[in-house]
Amino acid sequence: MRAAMAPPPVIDGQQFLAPGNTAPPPAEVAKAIAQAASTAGFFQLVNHGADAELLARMTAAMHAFFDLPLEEKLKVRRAETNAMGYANDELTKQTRDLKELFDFCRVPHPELPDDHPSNLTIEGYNRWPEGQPEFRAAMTAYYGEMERCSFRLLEAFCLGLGLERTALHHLFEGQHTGFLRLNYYPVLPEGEQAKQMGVHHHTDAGFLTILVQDEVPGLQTLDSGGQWQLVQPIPGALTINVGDQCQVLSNDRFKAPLHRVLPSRGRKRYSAPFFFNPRPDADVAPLPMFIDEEHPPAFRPINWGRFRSLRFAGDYSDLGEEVQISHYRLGGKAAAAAVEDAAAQAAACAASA
Ligand SMILES: O=C(O)CCC(=O)C(=O)O
Ligand SMILES: [Fe+2]
Repeated sequence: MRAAMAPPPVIDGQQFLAPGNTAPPPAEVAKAIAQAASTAGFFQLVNHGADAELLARMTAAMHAFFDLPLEEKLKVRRAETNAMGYANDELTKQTRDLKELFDFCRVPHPELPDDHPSNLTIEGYNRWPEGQPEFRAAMTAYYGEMERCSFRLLEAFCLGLGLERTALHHLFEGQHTGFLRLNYYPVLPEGEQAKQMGVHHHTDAGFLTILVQDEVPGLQTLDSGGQWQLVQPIPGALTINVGDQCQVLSNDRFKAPLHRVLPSRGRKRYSAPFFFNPRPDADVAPLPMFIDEEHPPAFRPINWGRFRSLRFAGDYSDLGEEVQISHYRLGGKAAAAAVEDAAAQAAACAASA
């Protein structure tokens, strides 16, 4: 018999994300987060303390951006050589999504132009629509807030895993590759069959994701009983999920949940996930304290920069399989080497075409 599964838990954050609060995350909160991260992989944080004004400003600016004429949005369209900017043709698992998006990342040198070689990150460089200063200002301020909240959540995750609260900071500090994505799911035209998803099922590749979703339901996560559960929107809450790299570091103690977004019927839907990702040079591998006879290392080491570039190639190409952490799972069928070989072959074919 299948156990009855519950939707992801709601956790009272006790204001630990409030600006200026640098005290260790309360033990009770860290424990509740660890419990959620090791089961559903998703939780909703209420009473978190993150800056509500910045959140409201980001939301208004996001709506205004997607309301721009298509030709304006296409001027900042992302390209094969630059993952940042606008897209309305994303592929998740080689299936077209029914949505538009806008991505931007950390700028190493804000004093230099966005396309200056020093501002080229593994994600690419930022593109901003012309004549929309509020969009850029609101997004940049919100990004800073998400960056700060991510480091606080990292502390809570570490405490929940029984580590020192700053034990994993070195994988992110100074050069993390977190990026903010704005998602817009237009209403599915009347009478049109939903052959596709808003976003096809996937796990998030990085360490953790902080999602703001509006009041229109759509996000679902696969529970351990194999049922899709709605992640019910809660006004003001932050929806947080474990990413692949956290699963690898914790040697499967924390789980990156499969999730998807249903096509929007009747109402438009907006969401904004902040993907907190490691430094490009970070080698991510199961931590020694999570390895013992009963728990041998479940993954071979993953170089984040390499993993990310292979994954991005998959966003564009429908040749071959998108790289997943399962390819790095020890004892798994497909070894990372096989994926890397396939990528090299595809590149060689493209070069000789
Ligand atoms: O729109 C959502 O609620 C989630 C989107 C998502 O999973 C993603 O962009 O990775
Ligand atoms: Fe996602």
